[in-house]
Amino acid sequence: MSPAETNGPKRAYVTFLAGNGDYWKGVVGLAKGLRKAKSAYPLVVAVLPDVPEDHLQILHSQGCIVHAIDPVYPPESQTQFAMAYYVINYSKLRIWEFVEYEKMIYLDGDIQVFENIDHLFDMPEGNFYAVMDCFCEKTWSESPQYKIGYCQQCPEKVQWPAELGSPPPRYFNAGMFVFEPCVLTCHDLLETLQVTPPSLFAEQDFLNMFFRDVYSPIPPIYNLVLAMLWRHPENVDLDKVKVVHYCAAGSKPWRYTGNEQYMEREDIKMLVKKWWDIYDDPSLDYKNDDDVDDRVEKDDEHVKLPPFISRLSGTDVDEQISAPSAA
Ligand SMILES: O=c1ccn([C@@H]2O[C@H](COP(=O)(O)OP(=O)(O)O)[C@@H](O)[C@H]2O)c(=O)[nH]1
Ligand SMILES: OC[C@H]1O[C@H](O[C@@H]2[C@@H](O)[C@H](O)[C@@H](O)[C@H](O)[C@@H]2O)[C@H](O)[C@@H](O)[C@H]1O
Ligand SMILES: [Mn+2]
Repeated sequence: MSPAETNGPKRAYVTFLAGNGDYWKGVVGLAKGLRKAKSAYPLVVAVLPDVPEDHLQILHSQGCIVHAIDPVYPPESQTQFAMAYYVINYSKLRIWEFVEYEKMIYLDGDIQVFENIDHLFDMPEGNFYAVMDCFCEKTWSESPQYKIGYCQQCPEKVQWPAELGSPPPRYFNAGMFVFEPCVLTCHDLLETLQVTPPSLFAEQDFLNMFFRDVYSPIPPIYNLVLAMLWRHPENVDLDKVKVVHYCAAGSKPWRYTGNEQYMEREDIKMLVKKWWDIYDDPSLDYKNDDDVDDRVEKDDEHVKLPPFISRLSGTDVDEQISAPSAA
C-alpha cells in the first residue's frame, strides 16, 4: 500500500489551471512527471470556471483530481502588475480551502518534478516552505531592488543602502511551496487581501507578506527559477536540481521557440527537451482500471463537480462565475 492509500494523513500535490489557453499541457506534463518520479501522492488541480470541458477531460484521463474553484480578485487599484495576467494568480489562494488534505505541495503548471520530492511532506508543521526568488530579471525592473541592483541571491554584491531602511525580508518564489490547508487561514488570507493594495508580483507579493514570520527557505534544487542559470550560476548545481520552474520569458516548453533572450542556451534546450520527453512518453500516461470518475471527489461539500460534469447534468451555465481573463 502506498502512503497515499493508507489511512494516514492525506497529502497531495496541487496545481492551478485558468483559462482556455495551453497551460493544460503544463499540468499534463506535471502529472506525468510526478508519475515518473514515483510520487506516492495524487495531483489535485484547482480549476477556474473558464477552463473548457475538453481540457478538464484530458486532466481526468491523466488521473488528476479536479476541484472547481471560484475566482479570487484583489481590491480595485491602479497598480500595474509586472505581467498583466498575474491578476488571475490570486485565485491560487483557494487551495487553502482543500482541508481534506493535511498537507499539500503547490506547484505551478509550468513546473516539472524530475526527481521524487515526497520527503518534503515530512518537514515540521507550522512553517511555510518555499525557495528564494531572484530579483535580476526585467520583470523586476519597477522594483526598488532591481533599480539599485540588489538581489537576495548575492546580498554581498550590492549592499542594501541604509537610507532605504533594513534590507527586504527573504522573499520566496510562489511557484512552489509546502503548506497546510486550513479554513481559518483561508478566511484570513481572503479578508487580508481585500485590505492589501496590490503590487507588482500580485499574489506572490501578498503571500510573502502574509507568511513572512513563518517562511522557511528550502534549497533551490526544489524550484529552479530558470533565470538563476544566468544570473547566479554559482548558486546552481544542475545535476542536483529536482524541480525545474519554466518561468523565464520564452521558456514554457509547450510554447518554446528559442527566440527569446537566453533561450538558445544549451542548458535551456536540454531542460526543455527533458520536459518534452516526459510529456510525449505514452508509458507515463495514467492507466486506470476502474472508472476515471473515481478520481473526482463527489461527496465533499466544498468539492463541486467540475463544470463539464455539472453542465452535462444541466446545471445552468450562468451559475458559473465569470473568471478574470487568463494569459
Ligand atoms: O493563463 C494562465 C496563466 C497562469 N496559469 C496558472 O498560474 C500559474 C502561474 O502563472 P505562470 O507560471 O505563468 O507565472 P510565472 O511563474 O511564469 O511568473 C501557472 O503556472 C498556471 O498554473 C494558468 O493556468 N493559465
Ligand atoms: O503572479 C506572480 C507570479 O510570480 C512568480 O513568477 C515570477 C517570478 O518568479 C520572478 O522572479 C520571475 O522573474 C518572473 O519571470 C516570474 O514570472 C511565480 O513564479 C508565479 O507563480 C506567480 O506567483
Ligand atoms: Mn510559473
